[in-house]
Amino acid sequence: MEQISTFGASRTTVRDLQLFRDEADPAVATILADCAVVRVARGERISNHGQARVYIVLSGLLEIAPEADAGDEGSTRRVLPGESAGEQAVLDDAAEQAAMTALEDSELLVIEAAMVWTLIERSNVLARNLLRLLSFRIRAANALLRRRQKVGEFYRQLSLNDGLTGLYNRAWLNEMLPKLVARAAHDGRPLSLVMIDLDHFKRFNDTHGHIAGDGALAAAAGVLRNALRPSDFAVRYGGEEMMALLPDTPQDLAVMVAERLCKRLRGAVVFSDMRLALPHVTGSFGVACLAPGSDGDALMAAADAALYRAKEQGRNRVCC
Ligand SMILES: Nc1nc2c(ncn2[C@@H]2O[C@H](COP(=O)(O)OP(=O)(O)OP(=O)(O)O)[C@@H](O)[C@H]2O)c(=O)[nH]1
Repeated sequence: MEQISTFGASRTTVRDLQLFRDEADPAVATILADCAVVRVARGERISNHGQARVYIVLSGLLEIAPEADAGDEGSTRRVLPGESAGEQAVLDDAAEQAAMTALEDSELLVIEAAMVWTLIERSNVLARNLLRLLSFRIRAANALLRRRQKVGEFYRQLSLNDGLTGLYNRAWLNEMLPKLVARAAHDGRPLSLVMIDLDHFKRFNDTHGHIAGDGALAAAAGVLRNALRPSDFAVRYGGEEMMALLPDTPQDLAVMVAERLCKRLRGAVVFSDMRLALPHVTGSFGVACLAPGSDGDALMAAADAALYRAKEQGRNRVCC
């Protein structure tokens, strides 16, 4: 980066500079006239040697990339002729963290921090343009942040759902079961759990193939989704193991819900568009209700024991 002239000797006028748009005061041009104009070669990194400065591109193109170790994950910005960089560092007197590189052979007007303040005191137009610019950048940064939060939330949701059935998955269960248990205990409200295991599912897979098996799982998940209240939760927590978590539901009511699920599963059509209809799948259901003072593991163990009894007693039924 070498000084080639001053702004007074360059062909660019004050009105060509975005920061000075609408500036009519000739005194501002006089102040700027002594500021250095430097040349930077394509690919050259612009070093400010720890000094806060405003750079205005007179010709060429700059790229500003946030430094990796600055904790700033903002996106890369390009600075075109007439546009500026480095204002914020001058205003808050902080060393510029962003890395500036010339994408083309460029000429830059350099305004040292002290001179920027002199100009701000002289020119209301500059002060207004600076405020506008910073407000625009804050809005853009906020919009970027909101977009990132949305994307983050999207992926979080994705990581808590099972891809095949769309039900919540085991990660969701691990996170939410303790919370549901704590809330039930705190409110003194019942919390019931229905554990569901499809019957002879290995045989179903072996006979009709894995893809038909996947269809049966999706059909069973559909039964759960359609039969439960919006306040209930349906989870696929293992291969062909699902569960329904029923807040505010005592055991006798949970048994009725499980009976309804068992009946609907029996009647669910796995593949409606196949000429040779596949046999319906059935499931075994174990129901348990949170005992006073116990935890999620104990609730799961009780429902699992009830499910085992349902299998023992011939499957396609509900036990508690
Ligand atoms: N198609 C399909 N099958 C799965 C999936 N996850 C687990 N399975 C199958 O589910 C079957 C479970 O078999 P088992 O645990 O032996 O139980 P079962 O045959 O249902 O017998 P019971 O539970 O005693 O009635 C296995 O064959 C697994 O391969 C899946 O995502 N898709």
